[in-house]
Amino acid sequence: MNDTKTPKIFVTRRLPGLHLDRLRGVADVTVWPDSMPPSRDDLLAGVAQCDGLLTLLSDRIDASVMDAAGPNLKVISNYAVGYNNIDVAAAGARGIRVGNTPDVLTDATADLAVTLLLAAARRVREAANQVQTGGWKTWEPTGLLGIEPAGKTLGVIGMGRIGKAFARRMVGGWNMPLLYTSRTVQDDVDESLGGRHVDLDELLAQSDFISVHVALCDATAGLLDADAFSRMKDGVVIVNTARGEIINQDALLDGLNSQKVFAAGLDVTSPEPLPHEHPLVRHPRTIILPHIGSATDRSRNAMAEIAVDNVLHGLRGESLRCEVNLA
Ligand SMILES: NC(=O)c1ccc[n+]([C@@H]2O[C@H](COP(=O)([O-])OP(=O)(O)OC[C@H]3O[C@@H](n4cnc5c(N)ncnc54)[C@H](O)[C@@H]3O)[C@@H](O)[C@H]2O)c1
Ligand SMILES: O=C(O)[C@H](O)CO
Repeated sequence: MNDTKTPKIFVTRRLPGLHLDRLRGVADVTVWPDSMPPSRDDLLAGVAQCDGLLTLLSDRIDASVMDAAGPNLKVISNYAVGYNNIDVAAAGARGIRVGNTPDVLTDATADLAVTLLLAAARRVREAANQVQTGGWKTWEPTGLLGIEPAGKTLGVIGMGRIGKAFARRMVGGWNMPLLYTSRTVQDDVDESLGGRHVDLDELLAQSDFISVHVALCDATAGLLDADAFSRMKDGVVIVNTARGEIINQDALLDGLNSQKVFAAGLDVTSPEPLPHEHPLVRHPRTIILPHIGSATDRSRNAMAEIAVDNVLHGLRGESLRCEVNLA
């Protein structure tokens, strides 16, 4: 920060902890005060003449936002590990560094994927609804029968940090044979978890449980479409904690209605929030959460620490603590 001018930072939401105070020490910081995201106009106005932005996954940060910020913009720090909301190519072309918050939310998100898998397989939502609505009449030998994961085949799409943490939990806890897709073979997964790197076709055809952990990008948007569902085993359980756009939701709904899909547990949807009258929300065999994968005190605080460090590094013209594009 050799510039004599005090740098200007726009933060699109209040963050947990005191980390933003470290920014206030060196910059003129504006924090969007509402719990709802800034409108597009408010975002464009808020970023004007900024040196740094600290953004959320619900903020679309494209070339027009970068241009509205102007030539001083050096760093965009996303308060998330996923950065599909940011046009990284446009940032790179402008010499703007982009940061994210990996690792510190891996355990929390993997835990939630396990929670969703078990809740979907054991029809927890239907069962709890029955109690809440007075539908519970008696103990029934054939009531609310679910599926046990032990020994069934697990298919993990995207063997990155969270995919691995999830696979470790499921293979360790439920002794599930593991298939996975990934851009590269993961030797540690093959060796320690007995995983097998397969193509998507084989994973779809062989898996009893499929969990999505791949990043959202052009290549993965709509990856699980109607054709993919038609190639799955009957009675498959689907879990998604990555991004809603990776699953074609009409195809998932058709799969649930035809009982091709036994149940689905989703932490992410498209759009977010998914309207509460949406047929997927209403379907008895879905359990849909409001994107809470990283929602633990520990994770969200650690994410704030990294996101603020990323801004500070970017303002100094240094590589970020966690950088997703190399400027
Ligand atoms: N539900 C939540 O609250 C929550 C929390 C954290 C992360 N997430 C999502 O989970 C995703 C994974 O997080 P992570 O920390 O494991 O990331 P990661 O980078 O470690 O893993 C992402 C995986 O996607 C693969 N991938 C990326 N681009 C690809 C492409 N074009 N084609 C095929 N594979 C591709 C990578 O090779 C990697 O295996 C994030 O991108 C984010 O969208 C959601
Ligand atoms: O990408 C992420 O980090 C999640 O979606 C929110 O923590």
